[in-house]
Amino acid sequence: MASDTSGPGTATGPDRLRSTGSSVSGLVVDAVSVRFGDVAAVDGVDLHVPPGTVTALLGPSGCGKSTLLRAVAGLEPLASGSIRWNGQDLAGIPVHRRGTGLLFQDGVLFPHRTVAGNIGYGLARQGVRGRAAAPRIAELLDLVGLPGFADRTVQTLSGGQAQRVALARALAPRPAVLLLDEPLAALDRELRERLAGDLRTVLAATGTTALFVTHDPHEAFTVADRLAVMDAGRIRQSGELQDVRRHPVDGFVAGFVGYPQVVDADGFLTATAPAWRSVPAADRPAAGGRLALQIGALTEDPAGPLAARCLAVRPGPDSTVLSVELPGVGPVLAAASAGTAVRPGGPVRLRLRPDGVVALPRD
Ligand SMILES: Nc1ncnc2c1ncn2[C@@H]1O[C@H](COP(=O)(O)OP(=O)(O)OP(=O)(O)O)[C@@H](O)[C@H]1O
Repeated sequence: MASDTSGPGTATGPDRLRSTGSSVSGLVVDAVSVRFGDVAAVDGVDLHVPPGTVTALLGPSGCGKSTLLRAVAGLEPLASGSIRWNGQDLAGIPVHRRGTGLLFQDGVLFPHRTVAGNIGYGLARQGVRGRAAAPRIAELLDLVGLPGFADRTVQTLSGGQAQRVALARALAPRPAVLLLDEPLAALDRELRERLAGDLRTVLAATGTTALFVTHDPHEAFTVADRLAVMDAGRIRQSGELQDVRRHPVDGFVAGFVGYPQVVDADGFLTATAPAWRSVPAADRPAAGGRLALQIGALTEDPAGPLAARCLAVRPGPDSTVLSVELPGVGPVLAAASAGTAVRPGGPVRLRLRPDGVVALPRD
């Protein structure tokens, strides 16, 4: 059963959607399944994207993210369930009348049109053409950071510029919901990070309701307000980004929100007891379950109270990841500064960052 960790009163949990019926505003995916033969690519998914918010659909390759997005767009038939926008069931409404905008990994611009011709495409379908479309096209070019590009041919654009034009084209008709399927995946890392920030700014400035498919947690945290973590056709957990981050329901979700290591609570709390002394008892995780740790939960500190042995050193440009043997726990990953003097086989002293540890609910 998927879990929604939104706070009380937000009325966004899948269960509450059922009980409040069809009056919920925004996009509501209700018990949706999509099958390819015997395979349920999407398996009983409940999801709510409130108006004006961006939800990142995050999960590993093949978990069904794109299929769910395509179902919302009307490109895949539902085996069961329903999809509603502001209470209206979208069943039977064809793709071009759903009010959804689409942006894919490769925006595929029309090669024979100029930049303005591409952005104006959706406007022309709404009857806005020529001079009437020019102010909106100029506004969108400003928004995506390409003022003055209206008359450029698309062959002269870089990959990042082409994706900005594709975004402007998708936003031009003011879609009710913008569906983005890994829109930054084809770009190199630096450009991807910059465009993710710009995408966030553009979506917020336009108050766009969006569902954003990605397998990259950093991108999800940069772009979205809400998160739905998907695995094998199901939503494991959905809710406000920071709620999911602080309260992952299991190790799988924890791994996607920055806590890649799961350890036994009793062993870890005993082994790290000296480091918890300054933490009020009420803020310590309870014994008897499992804990998920960030890589920075244990940090190299020559005066740290925890003695460990370094197993391996993985240098990086900003920091170094150490694999350490923590007595009573086993191998865990810890953070050290770039250029640390710690070597494999040598001793290392660690300090604990309690905010890098979260307790997982018991099964
Ligand atoms: N047209 C199709 N016919 C048959 N199987 C399909 C079809 N489209 C998708 N699938 C299968 O459905 C499952 C979900 O695929 P989907 O593309 O939705 O995953 P995804 O999470 O978007 O993956 P990725 O991140 O790699 O794009 C996979 O097992 C895939 O092989």
